[in-house]
Amino acid sequence: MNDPILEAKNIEKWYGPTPALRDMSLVIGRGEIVAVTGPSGCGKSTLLHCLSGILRPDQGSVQFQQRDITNVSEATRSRLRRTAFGVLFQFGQIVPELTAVENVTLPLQLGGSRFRDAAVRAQRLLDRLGVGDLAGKRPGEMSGGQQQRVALARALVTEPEVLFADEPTGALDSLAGEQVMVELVRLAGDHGTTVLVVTHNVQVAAYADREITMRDGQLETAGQVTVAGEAR
Ligand SMILES: Nc1ncnc2c1ncn2[C@@H]1O[C@H](COP(=O)(O)OP(=O)(O)OP(=O)(O)O)[C@@H](O)[C@H]1O
Repeated sequence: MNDPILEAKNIEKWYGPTPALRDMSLVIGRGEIVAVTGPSGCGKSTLLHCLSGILRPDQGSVQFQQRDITNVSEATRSRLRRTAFGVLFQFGQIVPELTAVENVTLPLQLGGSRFRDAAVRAQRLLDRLGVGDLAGKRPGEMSGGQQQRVALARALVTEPEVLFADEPTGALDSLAGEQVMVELVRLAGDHGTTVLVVTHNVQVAAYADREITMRDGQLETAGQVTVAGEAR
């Protein structure tokens, strides 16, 4: 495996009396594309939220680039999420009142970029994703697949180290979903971005270098580790 970029060590997460993660350990190599699969309720989203610093595990630790991110301040975690991590969800994350280009510039502007500079980068990425001509349109004027490409552009515009994707094609038909995955894998490969994708969909999991299956808050299998890039 390439050098580890993310590591969960014996993490546990409970929601009241319900265990969502139980003594879960996992290492993800830099540049790997890892799919997390398993039945509904097995803890996939909770794992993604703990690894991305959205949730703090009740026990155990998460390391990003060999640095503990579990016991750091909320401000540090939130800066990390803004600069080093990108997130892509099933739907609903792009702002309906804003145009595509405005949506994509948001993370850059939060990081202090001027709109004009951010818009140049956003437009370039929208062009690469085949939706450059929709830059001035609002989400309501786009198909689901086009909206998800805009969301993907927004997740990647800061060139994050890790992209966390939770059912990124779950709201799309299979053709549109496949197109989004092709673009996601292509852009991640170009930038060496590590990807963790939670999915129920075997076709989506097939894009990964490695598939991890969970059951009852624990790892069921951890598939063969491949050197990033070889399996794509
Ligand atoms: N906010 C919450 N409050 C209470 N229980 C929760 C909460 N979020 C998740 N759970 C419970 O924790 C367990 C793991 O949930 P999680 O959403 O991580 O699973 P999942 O594998 O992602 O499920 P799905 O595939 O259905 O999205 C489940 O039993 C779920 O009901």
